[in-house]
Amino acid sequence: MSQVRNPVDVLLRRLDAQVPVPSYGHPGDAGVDLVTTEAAELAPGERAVLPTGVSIALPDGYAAFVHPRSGLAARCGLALVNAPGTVDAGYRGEIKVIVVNLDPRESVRFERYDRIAQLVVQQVEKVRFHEVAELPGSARAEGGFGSTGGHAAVGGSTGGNGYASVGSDREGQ
Ligand SMILES: O=c1ccn([C@H]2C[C@H](O)[C@@H](COP(=O)(O)OP(=O)(O)OP(=O)(O)O)O2)c(=O)[nH]1
Ligand SMILES: [Mg+2]
Repeated sequence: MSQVRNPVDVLLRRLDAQVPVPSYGHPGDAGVDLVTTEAAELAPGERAVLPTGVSIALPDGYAAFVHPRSGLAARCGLALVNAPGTVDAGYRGEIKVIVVNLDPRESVRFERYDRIAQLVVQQVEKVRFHEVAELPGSARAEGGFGSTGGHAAVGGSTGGNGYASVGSDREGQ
């Protein structure tokens, strides 16, 4: 049985009257799209900090995360340099989106009010750190960076052929 939770109220200020109040495209969506209020053209490899025309006041205990839009990533190679960007509950400034064009050949152009990213609001825990001399043991222990199997062989340091290979990370797919 599905349960519908009440939405969390978030105050929003529009810094540009033409910017739409963000809303979910579909009932189950996690993110609301953000637009740019500035037209921009990014050459391959170029980045820009784009204004969205909105600022928000999140309740304490929440944060908003600026995520890429998959369609722009797949079609244009557009990425966010700091993905996901973190908007703190106490931040009252304009939300900005730090985009980079990862396409090696094509420029990407945005018109004013194009949707360039999406904002996901989430509850976040506050923690207290307790310093200790030794941490409790675990099954993973200190294994990381591919310790569970094959890992990418990258040209150069590993004497590879210049291509990254996912190797046995493909196993089981
Ligand atoms: O994609 C982003 C990421 C951050 N911010 C805003 C909201 C966030 O609360 C503030 C600071 O972000 P962050 O802590 O990631 O940046 P910083 O370089 O550590 O800056 P600061 O020293 O102000 O914390 O910048 C954005 O508008 N967009
Ligand atoms: Mg910070």
